Amino acid sequence: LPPGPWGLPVLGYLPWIDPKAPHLTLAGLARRYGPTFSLSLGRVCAVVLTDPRSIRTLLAREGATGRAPLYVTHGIMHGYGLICAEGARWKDQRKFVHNWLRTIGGTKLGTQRRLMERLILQHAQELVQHIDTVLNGAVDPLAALRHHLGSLVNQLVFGRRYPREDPQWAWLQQLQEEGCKLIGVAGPLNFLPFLRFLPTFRRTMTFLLEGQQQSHLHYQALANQMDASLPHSAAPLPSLLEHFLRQRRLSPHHAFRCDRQMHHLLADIFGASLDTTLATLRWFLLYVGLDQPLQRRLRADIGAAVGQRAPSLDDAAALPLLQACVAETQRIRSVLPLGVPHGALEELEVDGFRVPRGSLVLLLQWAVHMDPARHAHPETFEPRRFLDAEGRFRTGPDFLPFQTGKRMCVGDELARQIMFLFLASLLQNFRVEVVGEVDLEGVAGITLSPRPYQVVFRRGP
Ligand code: HEM
Repeated sequence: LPPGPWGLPVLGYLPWIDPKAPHLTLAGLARRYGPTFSLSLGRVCAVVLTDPRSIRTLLAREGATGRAPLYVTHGIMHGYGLICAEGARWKDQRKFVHNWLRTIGGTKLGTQRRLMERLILQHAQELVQHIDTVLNGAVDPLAALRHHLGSLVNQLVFGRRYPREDPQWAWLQQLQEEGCKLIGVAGPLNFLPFLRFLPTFRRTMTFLLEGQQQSHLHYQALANQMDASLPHSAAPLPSLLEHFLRQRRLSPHHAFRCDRQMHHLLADIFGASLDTTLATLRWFLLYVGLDQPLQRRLRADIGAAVGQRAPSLDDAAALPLLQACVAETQRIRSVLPLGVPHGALEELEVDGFRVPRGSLVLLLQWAVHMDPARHAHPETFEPRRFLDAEGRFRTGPDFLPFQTGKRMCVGDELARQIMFLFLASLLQNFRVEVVGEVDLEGVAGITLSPRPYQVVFRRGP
């Protein structure tokens, strides 16, 4: 096994992991034990990788495509959906989602890229209109971002959207937000399932399971409604729900097209799209809002390349600094600082060490992105590190926000499209100033998100 710290019987190293910042505890261990180390988390053997070369080598292996044996996620998902699926189900669902994304223009070569661009822009423009109603006053941008990004994601996943004050939408947002806080990769319940008998953990599990049950009932009602109207209508950009129902009509006995699979898949894609992009946009506004000279330059670039018309995905090449700021945001505050852990389906080998079958494999993005040997002055927000000598945007092998290999994020291109068009639209219209105290450490849950902060949006230069 790779070297690593000793732990207590039953608990392993869990008592020493900072629940508020597990990425910092693990990055500290990498400094002590080397770039590949192991530790026990409860009874689970965890192998932690912090060298991007080792990460790439291991994640290219079929035997590393399993998911980690985590009690909370496995206990809730039971291997359904895509994110926690393994084996034949995972392969089928991954292909299914990839095909859907290609059909709707959410991939690099998607046929409907223009339609997707128009859909994203429509939601970005509504966000701009919303912000116009709170100009010149201090506001937390969270609620507006969550509503408008959430509307886009609702449209993509369910083919419907909700008015801002809709009680059902408020309930779905609350479930999502609370759930994200409660499901952390390094949470003790993941490794010590007996903790569910203690009141605090029992409340967590009850909240998660009841939330899941109620949201699945809601999805089923949406599916029934849509199924009834399928023969009469076909959306130009079919939602994931519509795509699923149509495919199911073509092969009704397919093993992975049952209702339960559909509920989990819808929840996975909704959550994977919204939490990550939302946290990234919030970090971006915080860092760029703190650096006015950088923001002036960004806004001047957008003014020159886009002028008054709506931004387009084709503008990306003319806006390398904006792309670099998005990448720098993803580097300096990895929204998934522990990555999404994998599970070893068979015994594997990495850097000359053994990775036993069934172990949890942690790809510690935080350590890769904050390593001073790979990114000079890692705590400084310096987007120009992603520009080459000619000023073109480029990323290198030490940048892995979407992980890599066979299970790499399937929505990476869609995420880039959304973030680019939302941010270009915002900065084209507004100057953003951060006001009051800020905390740049963030809060770790399923994602690392900023603590609440306030900005003032202003029109004009
Ligand atoms: C800034 C935004 C995003 C970030 C940083 C991000 C990051 C990641 C990471 C690190 C993984 C784990 C890959 C692995 O296990 O090796 C992942 C998986 C995944 N992402 Fe994303 N993601 C983002 C946006 C999206 C979007 C917009 C979608 C919508 C389709 C999406 C869908 C998924 C899915 C379904 C998986 C599981 C893939 C699998 O298990 O095969 N993500 N993402």
